[in-house]
Amino acid sequence: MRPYHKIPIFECGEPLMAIPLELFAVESPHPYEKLGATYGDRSPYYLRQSVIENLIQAQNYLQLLHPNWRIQIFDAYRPVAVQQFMVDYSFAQAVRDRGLTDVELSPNQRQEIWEAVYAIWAVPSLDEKTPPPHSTGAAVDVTLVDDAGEIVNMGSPIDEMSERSHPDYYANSDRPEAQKYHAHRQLLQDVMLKVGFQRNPREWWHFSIGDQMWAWLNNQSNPANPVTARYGRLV
Ligand SMILES: C[C@@H](N)C(=O)N[C@H](C)C(=O)O
Ligand SMILES: [Zn+2]
Repeated sequence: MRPYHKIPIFECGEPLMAIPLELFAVESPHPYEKLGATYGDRSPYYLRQSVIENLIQAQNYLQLLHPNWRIQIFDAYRPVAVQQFMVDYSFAQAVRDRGLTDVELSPNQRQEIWEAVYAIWAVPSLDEKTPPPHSTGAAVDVTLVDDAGEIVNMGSPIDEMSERSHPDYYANSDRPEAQKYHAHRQLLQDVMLKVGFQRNPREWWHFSIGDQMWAWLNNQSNPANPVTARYGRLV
């Protein structure tokens, strides 16, 4: 259970729709499809209708500040089965990265790796009260592309299981490179928050609007006007 799972969900029934990809930059091939994740008759490039509208507004605002820059979509809608696939994949990859195999893991090593996995991945819960954020169609993982079509350097890749994923990891560094990464992360946050998204406090790339995490973050900064979630898990 994460603290945001206490937020009640009142599903509004808004449809899940295809993102107009021609407006954005897109990570292609899709990073999880490339690994074998399957989506049936849906696509990872789907979001709730008004989430798409907000994403378009965020890009419009970005282009006022930086003409011809674009938001790059890494991932959006994610069924719980894909959440499970990615959690299992990330665990297996972390075992390989440590030069180990599953059978030789000690209980402590196993626990340490699961903690690292769940530091960045939501639990693939099928409980309607605790949906993984992307299974609601309200969460999106994004970065920026500049006017030359180059991916803007944020100082760490999306989905890295390390401290570098924390949005403020580079905030207090004296190194000019690090200050640039922090400024890029701040720019991404500024354009997304300007139109109402909230950012996951643990990941510089994850934003949502209308889900439990979004409501919880809103309520942290504005407890006098608490909100609830309007998007639950899609079936
Ligand atoms: C790991 C990253 N792609 C992500 O989406 N993390 C959040 C917390 C999630 O799994 O919903
Ligand atoms: Zn995400």
